[in-house]
Amino acid sequence: MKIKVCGITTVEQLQTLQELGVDYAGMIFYDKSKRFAGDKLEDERPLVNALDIARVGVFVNTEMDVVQKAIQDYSLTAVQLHGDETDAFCLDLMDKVQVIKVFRVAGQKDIDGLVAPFQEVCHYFLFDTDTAAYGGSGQQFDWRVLECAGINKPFFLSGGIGLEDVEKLKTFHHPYLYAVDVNSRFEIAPGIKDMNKVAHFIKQLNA
Ligand SMILES: O=C(O)c1ccccc1NCC(=O)[C@H](O)[C@H](O)COP(=O)(O)O
Repeated sequence: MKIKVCGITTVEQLQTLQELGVDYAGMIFYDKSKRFAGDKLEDERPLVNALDIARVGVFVNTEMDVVQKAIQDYSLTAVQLHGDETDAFCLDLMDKVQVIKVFRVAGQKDIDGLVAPFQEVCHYFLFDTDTAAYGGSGQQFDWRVLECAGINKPFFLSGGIGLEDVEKLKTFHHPYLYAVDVNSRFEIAPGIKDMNKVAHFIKQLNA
């Protein structure tokens, strides 16, 4: 299973994730997030772009030109669309970058209905817990709703996943589970991860 660590705001932490073998690093370009990376990494772009780790830009209802500029500026591997972006918006990006469309799960069972319009216009799905802040809540949803759905695209599992969830992750089997996405439960402070905890998570997950 691939691993994404989201909400990174320093070059040093990006470097450490790369050294730890993390597959994806998420940088949040949503200025209402306490993990907003735009102002912190702007001057560090040459260093960020020299790294090998796949970089995911996280956006919430951002204008297309702003998303496209960030793709260029930060050599993004993928964009993670966390808001109410349309299928047409996703489609416009598909030939430029990998598109991860987020679905915010709020106890509803109709996952099939949620994902249907995006089936052909993204590379991956990501399932996160629905909250007013859009993401980074530290809250988990009931993963069983995914087992009942007819998902047939690789997806990231997200929302409140912590070190204590390793065993649960190992027993959650879904043919399209592609990656696990972690964030606030690994933080020392907003936007700053406890890298020992991340390392421990990776080790436990691979044990
Ligand atoms: O983390 C944020 O502050 C955030 C704000 C707005 C949209 C998305 C955000 N994070 C995106 C992520 O991919 C998080 O990893 C995901 O929401 C899970 O976070 P957590 O529940 O803290 O593990």
